[in-house]
Amino acid sequence: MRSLGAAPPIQRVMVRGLVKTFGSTVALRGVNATIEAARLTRIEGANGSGKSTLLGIVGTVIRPTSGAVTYEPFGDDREMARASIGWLSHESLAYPDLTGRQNIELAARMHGLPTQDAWQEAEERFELGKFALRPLRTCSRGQRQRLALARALVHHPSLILLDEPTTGLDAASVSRLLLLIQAEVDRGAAVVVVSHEPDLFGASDAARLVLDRGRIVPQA
Ligand SMILES: Nc1ncnc2c1ncn2[C@@H]1O[C@H](COP(=O)(O)OP(=O)(O)OP(=O)(O)O)[C@@H](O)[C@H]1O
Repeated sequence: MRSLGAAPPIQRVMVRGLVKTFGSTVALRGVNATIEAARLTRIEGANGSGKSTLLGIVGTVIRPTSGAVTYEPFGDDREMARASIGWLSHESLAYPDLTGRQNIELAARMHGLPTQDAWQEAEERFELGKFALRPLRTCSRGQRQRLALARALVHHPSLILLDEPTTGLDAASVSRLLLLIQAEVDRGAAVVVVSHEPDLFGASDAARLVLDRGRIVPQA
């Protein structure tokens, strides 16, 4: 089985009193939550309830207005945490003129990993076909999503944050994604998924964070 990355794995993420405002819009109004390793956590809620903002703050790409996120064992060291985070969002930071393979190799290089090995593993694991050898801008949405996932996991992150990961995927690719998420949870990763599809994970024992207008709704 693949191991977690070289850094010590993130064991737990503690979110305390998070507030985020964008001008006069209050996106998060004092969110407390705990995200555990070896577990799937789902973030649910209506459009505009703050899901992506919460994911972005946990992913260290958005700074909170107030409140704190701590990453055991790194504490509040966002740089250390960042190296252990795999991130998939609407605005995946990929280079459209590079091929999928080049994007994956670039991500591997940024994490100090051998590019050839990283590519081979990604090609096999995500069944990347010839489309991965074309410029990204010529790939379909689903193909780009598969490449973005492969890139997000290239460094075996211990905290995996997926914002609407099924976007553009066909049924076979969704099934593969669900198996992959389970495999990542089994190897000890904390996997957090924002999804609008309530039945996506069936009767799984995932933790649920339900947001309503920037607040967590207590679960029974
Ligand atoms: N960069 C930004 N600038 C201004 N307002 C923002 C910004 N990002 C988010 N918001 C606002 O913050 C609120 C929460 O947005 P967020 O994207 O977190 O919600 P969401 O639950 O992910 O929504 P959706 O389901 O539509 O993706 C919304 O009112 C949104 O308009």
